[in-house]
Amino acid sequence: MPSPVSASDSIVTLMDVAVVVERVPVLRGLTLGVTAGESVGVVGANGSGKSTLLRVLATLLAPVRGHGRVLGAELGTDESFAVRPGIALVGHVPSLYPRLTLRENLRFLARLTGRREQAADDALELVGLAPAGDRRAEACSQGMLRRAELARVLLAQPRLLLLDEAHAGLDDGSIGLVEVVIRRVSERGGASVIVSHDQPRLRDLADRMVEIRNGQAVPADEEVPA
Ligand SMILES: Nc1ncnc2c1ncn2[C@@H]1O[C@H](COP(=O)(O)OP(=O)(O)OP(=O)(O)O)[C@@H](O)[C@H]1O
Repeated sequence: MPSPVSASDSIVTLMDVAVVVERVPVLRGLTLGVTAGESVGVVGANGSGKSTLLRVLATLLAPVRGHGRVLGAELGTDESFAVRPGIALVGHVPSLYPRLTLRENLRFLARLTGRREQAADDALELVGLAPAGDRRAEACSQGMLRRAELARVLLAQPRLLLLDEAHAGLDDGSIGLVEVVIRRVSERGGASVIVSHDQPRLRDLADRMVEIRNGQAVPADEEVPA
């Protein structure tokens, strides 16, 4: 039997949220709750609004209707600034400084977040990038950059992890890293929202699945065609 959920377990609460991008309504009355320890997989057709949802959860895009809270902060208010350090968005755009090496990037982040440099080196090691630590980010392959982003998440220890195209650019040997990172976030009382077009893998990773359809989130109990 699931344990009772208290208000403090709530990581995300979106109620009837509408979002407009460049004057086009993308999310139209979307309701979604995510609690501590959960990982939620998000599927939907191209252009349905999956990345838009992640940007809302990252507090980068405010709803025009409805209301929502992320890590306790009400969306669309200044409260968002305070919770952003607890949110990690791994999206289409790499967040690393191109001219810095992978190790310099990670160590810089460690310093910013009050962690020891050793924690940065450990994170690089865990994602298998220690041998490439002296390589500039701009000289890394897409898959390496993706692994470096996962190292960044391990280092940042977010309470809310947002993974867009979770499996993009990762070879079979690296896919397991995504699971490791998600598990770490859950174990620390956080939660993950994961977008992927690789539905079978996503179903293995996620505790439950939702589909974005007509701008709303509906349970995705059965596989939907890509
Ligand atoms: N910067 C933008 N300017 C104009 N329209 C945008 C912009 N970003 C997103 N959109 C539109 O918003 C809608 C939702 O886009 P979004 O990227 O959230 O979809 P998605 O479900 O993630 O798609 P995909 O599966 O193709 O990655 C699409 O119709 C897209 O064209």
